[in-house]
Amino acid sequence: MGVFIEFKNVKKEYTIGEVPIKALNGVDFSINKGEFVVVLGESGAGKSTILNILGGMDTATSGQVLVGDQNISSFNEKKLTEYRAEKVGFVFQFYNLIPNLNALENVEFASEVCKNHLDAKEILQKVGLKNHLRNFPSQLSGGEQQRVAIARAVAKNPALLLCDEPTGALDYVTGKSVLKLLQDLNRETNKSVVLVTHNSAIAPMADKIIKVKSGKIESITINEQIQSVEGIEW
Ligand SMILES: Nc1ncnc2c1ncn2[C@@H]1O[C@H](COP(=O)(O)OP(=O)(O)OP(=O)(O)O)[C@@H](O)[C@H]1O
Repeated sequence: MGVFIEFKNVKKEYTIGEVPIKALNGVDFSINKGEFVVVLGESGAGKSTILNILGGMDTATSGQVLVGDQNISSFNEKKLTEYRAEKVGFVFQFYNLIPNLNALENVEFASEVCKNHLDAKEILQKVGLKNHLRNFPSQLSGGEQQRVAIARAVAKNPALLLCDEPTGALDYVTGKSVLKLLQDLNRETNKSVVLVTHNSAIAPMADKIIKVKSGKIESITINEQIQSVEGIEW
């Protein structure tokens, strides 16, 4: 597996009033193509900052972010917008579906602008929602809404799937089924998945575990005994 993503000495500083906050203070890691990576850390450790920079939603103060053959840290706003639209699928804790579009329309709306997009109906079927295509978000359970959000991200056929606490708002069983879906999609499509969480029990499903603490990498572990989601409990 070749290296697909590299963070090289990435720093992110926010200044509020007089006090600079070092959200990331020299972060280095790499992610291979097709790897399932869990980024772990306590609240405020810098996990979302990493994900947002990787997804082109935020920019680093210094350092390099390489994705494929591109140095996204050198991108201007226009190139970052293209990168976000074409290369990255996002899954958030609170789904972020458009309330007045049904499930199918939510997926189509996000994906049809992308060059290599997949068929929205097929993907919704794959995530177990073939009987809910015309339901609006308010007519779906939390788990179903998250499945629509995952379908929306996957239908773009992005190089990279980024998930920020995707099970944070779900009950235990539903959360596990969403994780299983992400693991299955990762294995079937060989797309890199980066999942941010504070829940260390999720780590055994990952190929690689990146622990973040106070804006720095605490450890990077290659998981020799990857577990299927069914075998994980918390
Ligand atoms: N827009 C911002 N302005 C100022 N400080 C920020 C901003 N975004 C994040 N921070 C700070 O940067 C640090 C890292 O935040 P980040 O959101 O990456 O943490 P996290 O590990 O994702 O936490 P959580 O699990 O609570 O979401 C925190 O100290 C946070 O307060």
